[in-house]
Amino acid sequence: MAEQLTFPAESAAVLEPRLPPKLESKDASRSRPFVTLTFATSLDSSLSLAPGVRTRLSGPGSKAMTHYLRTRHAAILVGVATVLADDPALNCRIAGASHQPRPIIIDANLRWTPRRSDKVFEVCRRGAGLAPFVLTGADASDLPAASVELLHEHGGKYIRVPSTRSEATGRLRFSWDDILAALQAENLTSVMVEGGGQIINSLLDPAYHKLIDSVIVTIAPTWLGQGGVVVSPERVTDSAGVPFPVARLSHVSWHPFGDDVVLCGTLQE
Ligand SMILES: NC(=O)c1ccc[n+]([C@@H]2O[C@H](COP(=O)([O-])OP(=O)(O)OC[C@H]3O[C@@H](n4cnc5c(N)ncnc54)[C@H](O)[C@@H]3O)[C@@H](O)[C@H]2O)c1
Ligand SMILES: Nc1nc(=O)c(N)c(NC[C@H](O)[C@H](O)[C@H](O)COP(=O)(O)O)[nH]1
Repeated sequence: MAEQLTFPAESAAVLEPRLPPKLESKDASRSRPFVTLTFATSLDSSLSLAPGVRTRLSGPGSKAMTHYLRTRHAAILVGVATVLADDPALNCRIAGASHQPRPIIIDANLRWTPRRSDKVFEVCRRGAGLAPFVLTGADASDLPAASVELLHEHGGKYIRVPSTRSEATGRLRFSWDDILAALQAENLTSVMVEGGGQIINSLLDPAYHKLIDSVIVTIAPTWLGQGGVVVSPERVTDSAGVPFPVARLSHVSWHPFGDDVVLCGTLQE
């Protein structure tokens, strides 16, 4: 039986000021999607026990909260390593959800080979989710025909995004301005960025703070230990080389959900 979650209307009302305009209210004035950064973390800032290991952090209440966020955003975005590690469904599993988010997979270097048995396609065939849009730096002529066809059959596709090659790794990278421009071009008016670590750390670069409209973090009362996938953005220093905090939330509120606490805030003044 497919998982069915419930999220109380009172909790939804508490979160409302943190969320994008309702999807049916077309706000034509925005030049980019509303961005919510959201993830579940341990007390030692870990998203998972190790790269490639799916790790349950959220209890039932905060998990339902995450799924409520999924139904309130046009799109849900994850990095390719999360797809390879988790085989995620990337759908909303709240009973009777009126909207499913469009999964966005950041796969600049084509690491993911989509397969018919992947959960994201399985839920799509059941009518319980949408097929992914895969953001890639590859040219159309380099895309594997079978992957293009599988995505197309389910209503998904590859979208080419401008990229630069990192000198350190030789891998293609996107800027968040370009990622969001690609979503805007698809009429995706809001996106929740769910992870994993590299995606979140790159979005927390001070250059991108102005792009983040809301931050919603589930904190679970557990330590995962060293070696996990950690949220800790690259350090920033002043002109004398002295480090200062990368980011601090303002307009903060804390909401208990079972054993977990959900921290809401904003990076904008
Ligand atoms: N607790 C949570 O809320 C949560 C959420 C998501 C994922 N996870 C966990 O996180 C782990 C995966 O995290 P991770 O850090 O290893 O990988 P990730 O999911 O962040 O994906 C990393 C990859 O994304 C791509 N990428 C990232 N930033 C990019 C950019 N700016 N431009 C182009 N490509 C970019 C690169 O290919 C990179 O290798 C998994 O174990 C997963 O279970 C946990
Ligand atoms: N809120 C939350 N609590 C957790 O305990 C946990 N492990 C995640 N993790 C999110 C995550 O690792 C990816 O976003 C999944 O890949 C999504 O998978 P599903 O779509 O739910 O199948 N998120």
